[in-house]
Amino acid sequence: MAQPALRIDDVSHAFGARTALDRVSLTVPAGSFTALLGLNGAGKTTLFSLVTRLHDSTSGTIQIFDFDVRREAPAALSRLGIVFQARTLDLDLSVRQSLLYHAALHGIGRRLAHERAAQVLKQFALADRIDDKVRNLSGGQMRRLEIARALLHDPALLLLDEPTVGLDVEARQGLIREVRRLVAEEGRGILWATHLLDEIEMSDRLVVLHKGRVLTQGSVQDVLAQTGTPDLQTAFLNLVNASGATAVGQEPAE
Ligand SMILES: Nc1ncnc2c1ncn2[C@@H]1O[C@H](COP(=O)(O)OP(=O)(O)OP(=O)(O)O)[C@@H](O)[C@H]1O
Repeated sequence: MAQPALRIDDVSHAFGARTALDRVSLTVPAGSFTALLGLNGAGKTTLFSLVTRLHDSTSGTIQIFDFDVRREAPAALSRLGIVFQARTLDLDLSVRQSLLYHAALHGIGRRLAHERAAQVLKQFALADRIDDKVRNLSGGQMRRLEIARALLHDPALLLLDEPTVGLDVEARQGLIREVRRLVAEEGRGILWATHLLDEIEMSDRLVVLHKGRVLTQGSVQDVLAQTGTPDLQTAFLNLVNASGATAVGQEPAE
């Protein structure tokens, strides 16, 4: 099998007595759109924090294109772009300043930074806003700017944590279309965390995370076949119900 963009093996994480992730293993094949489907509290954000090393993983391994995020952090993280659920833009900077500052953090030289900034702004239909303050952008434009910023260093793997939250229908559809284009036209691997079933297509790869555990993963077709269900909603509900009441993501009972 080709080298996966992201490979997580047997990773667990707890906040004090609260288990957030329980022996999670998953892969994001290079060049795939992989949906990480889970309800609130499933552990999606915790998983992203471990991949980016905001939290240190205490067990298991995480590899980006075969580079271990703990032992080979620079090589691993240089191949990773991320858009967090909460906005991380400085509202007082201009669009241009936001991108150039971020490019500098990645060690991209000034000339290349200007070139890349122009490219990604064009790609995300923000070229005419380059001199505007971030605070004057709409919610959808801010999200697009965050994705553009995450692509400045040309990562082959992009993680997005519930990126459409708070966007109207049109902005949401436009964003999904743009991200799918990153897969189809640029061959990037995407891990798209969501709790919205209608953001997932039949051709996607799917990982179902529930209360800190991976319940299943594979192509959407595989998951439907495996659960013997005609649609994703029924498949998801069956998987969640069958997972029983073994309560990870909750305080242990006395
Ligand atoms: N810093 C923290 N301290 C304590 N518990 C935490 C912390 N961060 C997350 N948790 C707990 O870990 C579990 C997983 O939370 P996480 O935010 O990763 O889920 P999520 O799938 O991203 O949910 P959401 O869609 O609501 O953002 C939850 O039980 C949550 O309460």
